[in-house]
Amino acid sequence: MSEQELKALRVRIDALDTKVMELISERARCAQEVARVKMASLAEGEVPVFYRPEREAQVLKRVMERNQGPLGNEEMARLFREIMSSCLALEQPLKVAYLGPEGTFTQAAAMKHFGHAVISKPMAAIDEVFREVAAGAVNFGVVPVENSTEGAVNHTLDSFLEHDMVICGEVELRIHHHLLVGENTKTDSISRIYSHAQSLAQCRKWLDAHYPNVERVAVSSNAEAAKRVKGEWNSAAIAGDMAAGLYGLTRLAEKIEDRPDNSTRFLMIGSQEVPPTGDDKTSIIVSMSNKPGALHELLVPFHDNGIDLTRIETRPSRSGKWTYVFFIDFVGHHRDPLIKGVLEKISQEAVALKVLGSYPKAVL
Ligand SMILES: C=C(O[C@@H]1C=C(C(=O)O)C=C[C@H]1O)C(=O)O
Repeated sequence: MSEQELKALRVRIDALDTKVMELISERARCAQEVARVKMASLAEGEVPVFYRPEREAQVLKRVMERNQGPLGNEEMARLFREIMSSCLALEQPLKVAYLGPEGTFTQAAAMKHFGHAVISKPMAAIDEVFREVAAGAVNFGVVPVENSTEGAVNHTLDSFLEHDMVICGEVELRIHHHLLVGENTKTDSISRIYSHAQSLAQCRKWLDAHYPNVERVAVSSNAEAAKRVKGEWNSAAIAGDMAAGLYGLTRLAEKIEDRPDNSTRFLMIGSQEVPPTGDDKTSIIVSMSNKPGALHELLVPFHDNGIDLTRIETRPSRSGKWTYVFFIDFVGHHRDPLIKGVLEKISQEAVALKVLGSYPKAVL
C-alpha cells in the first residue's frame, strides 16, 4: 500500500469522524429535548424519571438487529451503550452504588449495564449497597446474584428479605480469573493466595493442581486481594483484569477458572418499576406453608401456563426454624395477563408472595 493511499484513507476517516460527531451531538440534543418534555409534563409534586431501562433495552436491541458489520453486534451495541450513557448524563447523571472496592467484577457489571457516564460509588458489602439505595443516596445499586460455577450469592438473596427493593435490570459477565503477583513477589516462594471465597471456589481444581499446599485466604473481594498482594513478597491474588490493572499486578497465569464458561449474573436494584418491553423476566419471593406437596403446588401454575422458569433457589426464611422461602425467576412481565393469572393463583396457596420486579432480559 502506498503512502498516497494511506493518506487518502485518513482524510476520509477524518471526514467521517466529523459527521459521526455531528450526529452524536444531534442525538444528545434530542435527549435534552426529551428531558425538557418530561419536565414540562410533570404533575405537581411528581418526580421526573429520566432513566428508562425498557427504552434503553429497545434501543440496544434495534442496534443489534440492524447492524450490518463489519463490527460485531455486541461491539456495536457497546458503543451505543456509551452514547446513551453520555446522553442520559446530560439529562441527569445517574448515581450507582456497587459492591466495591474499585476494580471488582461488580464494578465491571455496573459499567456494562449503565455505561461509563455515571457517578459510581463503591460499597464495602452487599448489604451496604442495599442500604444506600434504600436511603435514596443513589439511584441504583449493583449486586452479584449467581455464578454459573458456584451458584447463588446468598448475601444478596438474604438482603432481599430485609429490604424492599425493585429489581430493574440484569447483566451477565464472563468471569476470567488470573493469578496475580506484585513486582516484589518471589514467585517460587508463594505461601498464600488471597481471593474472594467465590473466586477461590471457581478456581479450586486449578489451585489443587498447581498450588496444592499453599494457604488459600478468603478476603472480602478480589480487588481487596489484589490490593494486599501489592505490599507482600510471598503472596499472590486471584482476581480479574480490572483489579490487575488498577493495582499494577502481573499475570503469573491467565484464565485459571475451572470452567471456561464461568459467568456471573448481576442485578440492578432501585425503586423504579420498569414497564414491559416484550422480552422481560420477573423475580419473585414466595413462602409456602411447610406441608407435603407445597413446592409442587407452587410450580404447577407455571407448568400449566407454559411459563419458562429460569431459576429457583431456596433460602431459610429467617422467621422460623426449618421454614423456607423460594426465589423464582421466570420469563415474562408481571403486568402480562398470563403472568398476572399465575401470580394470583400462587398467592392463593402461598403464605406470602412478593414481586421483586420485572425487567428487560439482559441485552448485552
Ligand atoms: C432519551 C431518553 O432518556 C434516556 C436516554 C436514552 C437514550 O439516550 O436513548 C434512552 C432512555 C433514557 O434512559 C428517553 O426517555 O427516550
